[in-house]
Amino acid sequence: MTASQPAASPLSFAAPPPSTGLSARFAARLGSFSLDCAFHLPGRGVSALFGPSGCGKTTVLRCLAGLTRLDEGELHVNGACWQAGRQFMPPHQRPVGYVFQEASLFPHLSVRDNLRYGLRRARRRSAAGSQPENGAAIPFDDVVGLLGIERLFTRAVPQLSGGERQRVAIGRALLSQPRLLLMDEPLSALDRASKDDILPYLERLHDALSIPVVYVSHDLSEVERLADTLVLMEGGRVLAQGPLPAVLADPALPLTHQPHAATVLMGTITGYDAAYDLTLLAVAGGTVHVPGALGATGARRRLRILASDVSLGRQPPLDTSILNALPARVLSGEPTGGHGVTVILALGEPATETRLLARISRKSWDALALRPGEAVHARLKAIALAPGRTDPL
Ligand SMILES: Nc1ncnc2c1ncn2[C@@H]1O[C@H](COP(=O)(O)OP(=O)(O)OP(=O)(O)O)[C@@H](O)[C@H]1O
Repeated sequence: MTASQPAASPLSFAAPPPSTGLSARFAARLGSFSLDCAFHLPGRGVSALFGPSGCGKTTVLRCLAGLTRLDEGELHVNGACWQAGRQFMPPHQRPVGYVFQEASLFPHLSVRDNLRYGLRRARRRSAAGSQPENGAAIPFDDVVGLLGIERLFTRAVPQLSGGERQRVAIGRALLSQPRLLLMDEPLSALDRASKDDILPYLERLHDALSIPVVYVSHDLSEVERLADTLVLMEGGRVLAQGPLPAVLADPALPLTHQPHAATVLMGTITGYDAAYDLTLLAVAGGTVHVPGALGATGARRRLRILASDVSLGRQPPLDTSILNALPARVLSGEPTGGHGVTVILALGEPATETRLLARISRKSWDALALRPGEAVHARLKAIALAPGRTDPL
């Protein structure tokens, strides 16, 4: 599946919006900035809005929350109309949880009372009739357990680390029983260590939540770890949108040409080699070995493979220390400028093929005389296989 280009304006959906997922169109001139974007996101899972600073990500998020009202806007969430023409659901009626860059907790309240505030917000919305009482309940204990915040209950907000604060802010947002969770660079104010602490919690949340999450970031490694769907923005426009692996490996898009271009591969655990502490994962085109015990047979895992960690050969590798090699087909070779070529490869059967990126030198491309359609063997350095989160079933 390739990333799809957005349909052009005018600002009305050509067909009725689907009853699941989120369909949005927003357009406006804001000072010298012009926004004109449209996208459709699935009804669950994490969708990342990704793009350079100033491309309009936060503006779009504010439009989704109703905090910014553009005259030319249309928004449908799981079949409910939040904005169309003159119709506009005000922000306090929208069942939206919003997590900002800096956790906006009440400093005079304990962690427990900050969380209770989230519950009260849900009750208020329910009493006002803007949300059914039993709608998409996310139980208190589940939220607390998923985010590991029970031991923080009695702490005052100033006694929390940045990562703990952000976990509580996410918990509070979830307890307001949102139908849509918006996260605006929730990790950007944290140092590397705090980011690494909080990412596993976000991964667990992702698997447990049955609501759409829109996640704004300009850190691609974060997006590669968490997102299922990618909306790539530039200059107020949507450049592409689609499943993350397809957008990452689309040679028409800038991500493929970055120095740290990477592929996300989904794998299913098929076994564990205890003698060498290696997990075996079935991926498109074969089986790979990944260090460590990564879970039970049948569990899904996400692997991130840097293009620069993939080398190519015409023959199956012999006499090499590289454990992982997969048969692949060359789709194209894209000059990256300088000495490099990014090779777009297909793994697996044509009907279910997955793409893999390899970054090789121009000299190697010529020496191997690679052409589209030809068979090669892609060698993956085991160290480059970075297990991420479990995938939703
Ligand atoms: N109300 C407004 N009036 C004028 N300009 C605005 C308004 N709101 C946003 N902008 C401009 O729109 C552009 C996009 O801003 P936005 O914050 O949405 O970008 P962003 O992609 O989230 O950036 P960053 O990653 O740096 O947070 C910026 O140039 C900003 O100055």
